[in-house]
Amino acid sequence: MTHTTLSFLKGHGTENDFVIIPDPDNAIELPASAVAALCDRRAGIGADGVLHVVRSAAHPDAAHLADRAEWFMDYRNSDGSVAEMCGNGVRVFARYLHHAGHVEPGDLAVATRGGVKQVHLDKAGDVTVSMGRAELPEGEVTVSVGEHTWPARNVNMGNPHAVAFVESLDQAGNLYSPPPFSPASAYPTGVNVEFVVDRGPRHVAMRVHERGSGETRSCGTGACAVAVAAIRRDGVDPAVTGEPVTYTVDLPGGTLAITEHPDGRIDMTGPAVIVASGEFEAAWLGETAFA
Ligand SMILES: N[C@@H](CCC[C@H](N)C(=O)O)C(=O)O
Repeated sequence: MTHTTLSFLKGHGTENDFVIIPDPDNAIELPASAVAALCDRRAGIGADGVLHVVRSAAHPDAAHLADRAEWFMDYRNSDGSVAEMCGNGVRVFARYLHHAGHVEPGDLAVATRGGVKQVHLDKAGDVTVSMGRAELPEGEVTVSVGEHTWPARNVNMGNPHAVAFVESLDQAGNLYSPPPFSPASAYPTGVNVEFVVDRGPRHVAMRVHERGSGETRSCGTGACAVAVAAIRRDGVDPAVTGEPVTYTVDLPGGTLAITEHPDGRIDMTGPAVIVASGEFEAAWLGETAFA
């Protein structure tokens, strides 16, 4: 009897953790059930999501980006759902590409379902991702926890966010289930919800309930959405002042620096770490593990 094994690595960015599946030729089928099994913290390896590492040319969702970015981050939430972008994931993905010898430190491009992201990778230090521009759809949005309902800012960072400024992060409660939002039409595919308090000038702290993953200890796109909402609230929009502005965003798993430039581009800087590598039986993922 032969045992086919698959390689994996484990990494995190400000404790938003990922199972990394290297698969340059896109030969591994990852149905939602397989992703959920990998991310299960008791019966699997355990993570907030999966970073499936595929050559852009080999994946139907990224082949059109292959001339701009060799590698595609096929990101999945821990429930197996597909998301457009994962900010912490891009930093960890870039760290993995260097760890595996695919890229040198410096500037590189990563293809995502939210477009090509430019990354600057220090050999051992932080990783900076050019996250693109935020969209701020018009319209009133609210989010609720228990008896509390707050107005929220609708911010799209490639994926959807609702940012609510609260008096205390404890008001978000246990976040075991997705906070209800209104109107339903604001987020037809669900939403990541951020709860934010002030820590000082241009310094905030947040908790997040992520669509498809539950409460996580960090969310990179969420931190960008929070910074954008805080910048508008504080009246320091770089498009108006002509000056870039940087906000420090504390999360349960660490700290990210978010800079918005006068042309609306947003940079996110933070750590990215590979912590382990190993192998598992392909059969464990089921008979559909190979495409
Ligand atoms: N943790 C990520 C966001 C992952 C995707 C999100 N759950 C969604 O469904 O949009 C980040 O660091 O940005």
